[in-house]
Amino acid sequence: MELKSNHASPVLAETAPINKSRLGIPSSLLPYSQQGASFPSGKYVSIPRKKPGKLDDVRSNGWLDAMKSSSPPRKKLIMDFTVEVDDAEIAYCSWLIKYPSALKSFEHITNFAKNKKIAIFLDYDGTLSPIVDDPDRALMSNAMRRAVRNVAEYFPTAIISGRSRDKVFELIGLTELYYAGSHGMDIMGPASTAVSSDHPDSVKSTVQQGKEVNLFQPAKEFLPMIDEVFRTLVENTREIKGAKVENHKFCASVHYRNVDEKNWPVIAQCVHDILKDYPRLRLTHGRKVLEIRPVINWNKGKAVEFLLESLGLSSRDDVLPIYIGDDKTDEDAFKVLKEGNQGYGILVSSVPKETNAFYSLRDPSEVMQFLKSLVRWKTNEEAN
Ligand SMILES: O=P(O)(O)OC[C@H]1O[C@H](O[C@H]2O[C@H](CO)[C@@H](O)[C@H](O)[C@H]2O)[C@H](O)[C@@H](O)[C@@H]1O
Repeated sequence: MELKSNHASPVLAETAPINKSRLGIPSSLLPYSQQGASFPSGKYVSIPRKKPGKLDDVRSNGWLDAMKSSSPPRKKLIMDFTVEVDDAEIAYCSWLIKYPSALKSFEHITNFAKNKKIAIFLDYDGTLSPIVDDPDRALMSNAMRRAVRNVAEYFPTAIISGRSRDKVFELIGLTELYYAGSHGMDIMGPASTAVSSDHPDSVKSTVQQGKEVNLFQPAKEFLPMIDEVFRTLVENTREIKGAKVENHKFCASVHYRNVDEKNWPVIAQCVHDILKDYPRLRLTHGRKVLEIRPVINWNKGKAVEFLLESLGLSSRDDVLPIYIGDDKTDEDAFKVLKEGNQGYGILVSSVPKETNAFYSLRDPSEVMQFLKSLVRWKTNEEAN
């Protein structure tokens, strides 16, 4: 992967140029941290309150089907039907044959890791914290925080999240990690590296703790556009009960987990209409969330490659990257590891899913066990 300053920007060349007149507002006036809030309309700009377009659009293009299948049903719901639980368990067990438990395969993993340098990549929601109804309450337990801190003592460890980098740092609060927010479009990596300093999308920075870091933001030019889209979405979904819009700086999320299913087409149509107005943005699906992001050739997989290179760990036979995540957006990272025959992707899921991961873990508590086992193994290794 080319990452030096003479390399092309990840912004795809074939996309239309930004219509600057649409952006209008100086971005300094528009803080991006209005997460989940309704924006007081008309303060800086008056947002046209659009009626959603034809709901047929989202029905015919498969959006609604994707929305329905975007997160497994809660255990609580299926527990009422004993037969379904059994069926689900049987299906899960046969899926485990294809994607074995990383805990049960731990010896195999560590045998392969002998004499290798392990690098750990962790997603946040659904991996380090359980999925909950309110994204603002997706808190990580102290036990999990300890497990992550311990793992980072022995292995370089990075968080790669769809949330904004600031938000995910606020939730985790460990300064010893590297952080990539906005699905890898906002990376805070090590400063002392070959790739980082001379890349056009990179800047050296000193963070609060006095540490020198390198910030890599390949979608910088989209900042005002995402801000504008966020405000419009807040406005246009204001009357849909349960809808929540988050601004993740380089991408925006529209949550429908708490929206009555009969209103999902309305949510989908709002997002669909926005994308019609912004051809340089695209949609990805997360767990009961529609995510709007720039059409650039950058994702969590690219972020893993970038961080490995930044850490001086790429193209080396003695490096074993391990990426743990639960979401569709983590598949880009699993794919990079799989295609490069380079490390292990571990999918966190309690239901069968098609994936590019190699192993699986059932839920965040198993993630924690896995991280603890890695530390135990490493300390034993060092002692022998
Ligand atoms: O890449 P991640 O760190 O996994 O972030 C992905 C999205 O996570 C959050 O939403 C998800 O978790 C919420 C809290 O458990 C849940 O309520 C929501 O339904 C899930 O989609 C976050 O709020 C999103 O913005 C992230 O993109």
